[in-house]
Amino acid sequence: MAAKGAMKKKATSNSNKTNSRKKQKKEIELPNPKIQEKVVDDDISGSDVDSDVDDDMLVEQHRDDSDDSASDALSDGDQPFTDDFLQDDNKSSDSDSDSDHSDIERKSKAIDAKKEKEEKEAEAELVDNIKEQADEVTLPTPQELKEEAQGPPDLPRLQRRIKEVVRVLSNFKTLRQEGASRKDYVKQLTMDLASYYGYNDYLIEVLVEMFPAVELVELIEAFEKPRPMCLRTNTLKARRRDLAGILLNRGVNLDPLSKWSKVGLVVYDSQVPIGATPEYMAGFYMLQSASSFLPVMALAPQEKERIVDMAAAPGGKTTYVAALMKNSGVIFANEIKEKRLKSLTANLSRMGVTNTVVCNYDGRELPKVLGQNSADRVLLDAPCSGTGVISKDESVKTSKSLEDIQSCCHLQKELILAAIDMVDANSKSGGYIVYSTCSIMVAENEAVIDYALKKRDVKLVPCGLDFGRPGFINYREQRFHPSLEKTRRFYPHVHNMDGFFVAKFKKMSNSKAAPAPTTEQPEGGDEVIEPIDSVIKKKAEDKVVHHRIHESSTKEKVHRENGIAQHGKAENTFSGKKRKERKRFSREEISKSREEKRAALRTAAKGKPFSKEKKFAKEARTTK
Ligand SMILES: C[S@@+](CC[C@H](N)C(=O)[O-])C[C@H]1O[C@@H](n2cnc3c(N)ncnc32)[C@H](O)[C@@H]1O
Repeated sequence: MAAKGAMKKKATSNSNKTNSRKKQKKEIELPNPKIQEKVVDDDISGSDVDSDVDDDMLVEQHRDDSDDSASDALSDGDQPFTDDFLQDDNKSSDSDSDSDHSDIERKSKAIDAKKEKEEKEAEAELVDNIKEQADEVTLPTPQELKEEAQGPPDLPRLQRRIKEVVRVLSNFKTLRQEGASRKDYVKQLTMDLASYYGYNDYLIEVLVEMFPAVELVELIEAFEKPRPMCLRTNTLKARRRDLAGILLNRGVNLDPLSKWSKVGLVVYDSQVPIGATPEYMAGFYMLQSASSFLPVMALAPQEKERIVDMAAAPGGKTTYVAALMKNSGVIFANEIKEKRLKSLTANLSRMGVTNTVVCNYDGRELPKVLGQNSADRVLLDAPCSGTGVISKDESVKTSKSLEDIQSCCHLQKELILAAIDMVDANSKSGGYIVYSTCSIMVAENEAVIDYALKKRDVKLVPCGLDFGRPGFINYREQRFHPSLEKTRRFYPHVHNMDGFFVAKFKKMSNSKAAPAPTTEQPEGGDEVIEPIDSVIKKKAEDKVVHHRIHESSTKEKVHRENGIAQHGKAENTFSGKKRKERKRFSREEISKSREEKRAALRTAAKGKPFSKEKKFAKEARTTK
């Protein structure tokens, strides 16, 4: 109650901050009404010590804020009409004393004529606006582009063109310039985004391939702004409402983070350095981005378990795991970089963590050091390209290349296998692995998870996070396991947090082999299953189609999400033709064919062992 009182008092006394706070709150609660997603309590609420009182406070303050803005809007909208009405009234009452009937009629006609004139003008303006909107957006000629390239970037012009090209791409049929293809517009957009926002060609091309134009600009814009500063209450030492009360009294303007966390607080502004308060020093909280709560919530550690945090420094997630375990059981917090061990141990000691052993190994070696099948749960918060945290580190825009991503995903694949090998499938309480990155690249996320599904006896389970977008199942020419839908992606423009990826596996057996593929029909369809030979043939044909698309588009990448009309047509026609020719097989025939194929593959594999180098080269190729 004391905290609640303090919070309210602060809200009234701090009126000068109310406006900026309202603005920020809007961003946090309503990132984008079109794509705002449902958030619910996390599945580990039982482990948190806080009560719902804090959330009530948030609701109360929100209600206040929305009431304000609603009444503001009302008065803004009503006032001019009232004034006009009174003015007319006054004028007519002035002249009323000596007016006769015809005078009134004349005035009335004049008013009618004025009204009619105004309506005509408004209509003409509307037509002009529509015409202007519908005007085709012409792309610059090669000569104009050459001239542009000679001077410094004309930022207002680039900004205008980005806006216009996005508008065309969103309504291509109506707005495109005659003779210009979607590819031409995408090419222009890619160039302009790279110059305006300062991305290298590689990264901007990947982003252009991943998102439709409108959303891409929203994402890139979101990367330009910092995310809200968050802190996590250390429940080993404090309760959130007590901490909130103390910090409010110090002049920290804050609120509960969101409904899905009972330990998070969002800080709007502060009169004191938030990383140097006595409460921070005493380990009452950790400064942590909202997204970094998520892998630990997905891991859902239980008391008395044996848990490995494979890449732990500076310990944001380890200390959260320890708090959820109430300092029971044991955590092995590993970090390869010796220098980073300092921050890890400092945080563990500041936060009062006593159940953790700090290790300094390459994570790939850990199964040998800690033992195979020895842990209840493993968290792999993997080293990555950081493409989800551009707002924190702008250098990512220019420093990441295809080679960097390839070397990241190569390491990630080795680490995920080590993570799985450490978990005991027979653990009574666990048997889970959580993989996370602060990257939005498919090669570092879905491709790594798909690889693990093929190499070990694991299956994906829901992350227990009821928000976030499902991971990709199809991405360009790549086809991932349908269960990838259980993984979660988080984006700054959608969730107002850093770009992040989370996946949770359950280990099904301690065997190191992947499970034999089942002959069962894939979920969700009555479609006839093709015999494996024809599937392989069809995949090969698809590849040919994609290859042709790339050839015909010179070096340019194809923007698939926007569904390029010409290319889409070509693909459909192609597969449509094939479908007519395809023979339908019975289930028995299909199973038999699959079994024969598998037997043939097994025989071939026995005869030809893969060298390690060849295997890695193959992996690198498949993740491109
Ligand atoms: C994303 S950060 C971890 C952040 C940490 N989990 C937290 O929440 O504070 C990834 C860490 O992995 C470490 N790392 C890189 N390669 C590694 C490897 N082969 N084995 C173990 N750790 C590694 C990096 O030094 C870095 O500290």
